[in-house]
Amino acid sequence: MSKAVLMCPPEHFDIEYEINPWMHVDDPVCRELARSQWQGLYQLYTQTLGWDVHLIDPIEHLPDMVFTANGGLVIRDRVALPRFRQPERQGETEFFEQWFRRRGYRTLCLPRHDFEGEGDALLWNDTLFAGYPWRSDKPAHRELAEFFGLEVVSLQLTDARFYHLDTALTIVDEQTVALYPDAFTAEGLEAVHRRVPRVIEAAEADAVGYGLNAVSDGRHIVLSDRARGLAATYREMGLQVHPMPISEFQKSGGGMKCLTLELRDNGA
Ligand SMILES: NC(=[NH2+])NCCC[C@H](N)C(=O)O
Repeated sequence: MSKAVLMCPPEHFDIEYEINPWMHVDDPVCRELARSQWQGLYQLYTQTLGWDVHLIDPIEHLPDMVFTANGGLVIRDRVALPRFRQPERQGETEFFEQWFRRRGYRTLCLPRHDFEGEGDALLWNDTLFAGYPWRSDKPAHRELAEFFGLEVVSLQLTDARFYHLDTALTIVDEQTVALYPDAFTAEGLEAVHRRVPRVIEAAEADAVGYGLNAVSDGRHIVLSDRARGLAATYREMGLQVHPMPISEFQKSGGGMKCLTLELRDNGA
């Protein structure tokens, strides 16, 4: 299934501040390696998978703009813009807004509560799983439910290492979700199990290797090359697995899903 996604070249990507437990200003990224890892992903999407990749211009002094999954949540012709919790990222919103408007999106909303885009809101069929409280506020979920007219299931994240929902949960296909159970409350797990026929539970090593920060089109799944257990499970399911190196972005608390925003219907 072809996908349309938005990416941002890592020209200004760096660790300039610390806003999650993975980031350490004294553990800098190798710019060259980051560029080649990003390029590898871009090439895989465009050449191997035939996905339609749109690009937004990177902006100086916004090093985390490369993580486009936080740039909004796009469902059909509607866009919920991000209200970033940390001042360091708040400057990104206007550039994402500009990009969406230029692409012809007309129905945009900026939630009144903190909300960090698809990083904290993953669509599974007609259900939106939404994470809180590290970077998005639970009351934002009600705003999303109204704006998109969808059922929103709030999932509380309990482990600071998995501070965005997309670090702990993958939408694999229409029947399947993968997650790291220890990052959720019992109530949250129950809410997922009640709805999703097949729930894959990832081991800690795979979760810490950023294996759940993966992008799937239902036939192909792109994930961190450190997530061997999940890769084996997906192969057994008959999926085409594409393990990719992502070390430099993980130093910032991000993986391939964070670098990839779903546009779904390819423009308004
Ligand atoms: N969708 C994601 N999980 N994005 C990762 C964002 C990483 C970025 N350094 C931050 O802390 O904001």
